[in-house]
Amino acid sequence: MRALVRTTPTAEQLPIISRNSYGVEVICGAAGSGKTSTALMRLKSLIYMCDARHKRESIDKPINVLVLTFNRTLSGYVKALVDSQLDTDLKVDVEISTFAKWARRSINNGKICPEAKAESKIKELSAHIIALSPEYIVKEVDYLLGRFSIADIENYIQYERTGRGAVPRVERTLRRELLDKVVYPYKQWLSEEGYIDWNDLAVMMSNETQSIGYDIVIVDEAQDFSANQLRAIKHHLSIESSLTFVMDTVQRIYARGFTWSECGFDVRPGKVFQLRKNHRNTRQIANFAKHVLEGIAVEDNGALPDLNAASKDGDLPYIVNGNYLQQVDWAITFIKENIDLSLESVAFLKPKGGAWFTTLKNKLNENSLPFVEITRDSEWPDGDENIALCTFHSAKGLEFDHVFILGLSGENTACSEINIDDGLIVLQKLLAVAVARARLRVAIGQKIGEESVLSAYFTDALVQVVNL
Ligand SMILES: Nc1ncnc2c1ncn2[C@@H]1O[C@H](COP(=O)(O)OP(=O)(O)OP(=O)(O)O)[C@@H](O)[C@H]1O
Repeated sequence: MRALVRTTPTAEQLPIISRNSYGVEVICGAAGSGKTSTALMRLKSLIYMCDARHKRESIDKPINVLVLTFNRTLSGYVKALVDSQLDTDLKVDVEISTFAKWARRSINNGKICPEAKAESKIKELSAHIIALSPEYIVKEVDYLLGRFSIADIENYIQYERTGRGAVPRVERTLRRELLDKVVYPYKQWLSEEGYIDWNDLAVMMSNETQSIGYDIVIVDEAQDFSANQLRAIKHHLSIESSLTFVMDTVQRIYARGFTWSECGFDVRPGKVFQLRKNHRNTRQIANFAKHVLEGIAVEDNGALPDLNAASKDGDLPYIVNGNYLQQVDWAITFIKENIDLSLESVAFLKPKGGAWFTTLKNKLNENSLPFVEITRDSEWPDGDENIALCTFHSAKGLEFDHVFILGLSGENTACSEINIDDGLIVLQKLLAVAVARARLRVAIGQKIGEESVLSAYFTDALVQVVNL
């Protein structure tokens, strides 16, 4: 499957790519605006800048580069572009990794608590708090432990809950209850069981390790990193270093939120670069993705997709109504009749993984259509396979020519009423992220009577409906 490649920089990308400076910079823009490509294409000039300084100051060590991506699939996806930036004559050490893998290399003494176990403990402790659902409390705890270290966790009481929705309201008294009845007992339980969790790992990466001293760091999909992870990255920079955050807060799908200053970064307006063109989607896809995001407040460092930013036209997104088997048959026939799999890629994306893919896999096998499964832990496939199966979460940052989202339903996009605001926003963002993966075509399948809450955004004028 095609990975991210070098392109000819546009007028808006060129000044960023050729800019040589130390300090923190942020590249933002809507999905498909070329943020990741731009950040990686500037690696070469940053490496030359560091090399010149090393020579000037007689520093005899390799230039230390770290590229952090959101998941392992994305590491493989960006690798070719990173490699193309390296000059074999220079001594450069490059590490492309996820935060977890990178941190585990330095901190390997703590036993990580399995996520399901931590979640069930938090839910058990949440039983006394009736104002919020246990699922919501799990996300809130992850949010606050990602944002604050245990030493300053009391700040949670008065800080604005940046990055969280307005409903349900989480007032001070409720926050006090969350800390006293859930967070502190949870931390106590972790230590009694001899565990650390992923948030502890980030904190330990700042407090318990010597700085590795990176000269250049690029953090892709930075909107989904936690404040504690960003502090850890800061700790490992060398004194003169270049750090680039690639982000779009509109695509934030985890319970995250922070201000630059609380993470210790001085990001001035002149250091934030906004890309406006859309290099990936057709106008029809960009317009639909924007519509799916209707009503969402755009925070700093975020941008909505924009049909005027795209330059090519294509089919209107398909809304395919029928039972699931009919949707799958329709998609397979569509692929056979319209798509040259030796040249074009296809992704089947779903809100949830595992058994949700079983029928589809059987049908693809029956039709001799080879596919690869891209999960959170898998590598980007570098073979000739051109059909990928993955969840919306795992598709972040990736792109495909054709995207099929079959079996979208109320069941796999459930959103409990009390949390409707927060839950719905995340669902809207997830669907928009999934839709915006498509270069040429998008099709969404649903069964009438079992539609997702998201079907409210499938406005007739923006889609073409196929009734099976
Ligand atoms: N200057 C350019 N000319 C042509 N294509 C480009 C250019 N810059 C980027 N692209 C292409 O645009 C697509 C999107 O690029 P990229 O993944 O870097 O965008 P992004 O903003 O990081 O997207 P997302 O937020 O969805 O992850 C890729 O196919 C990339 O090769």
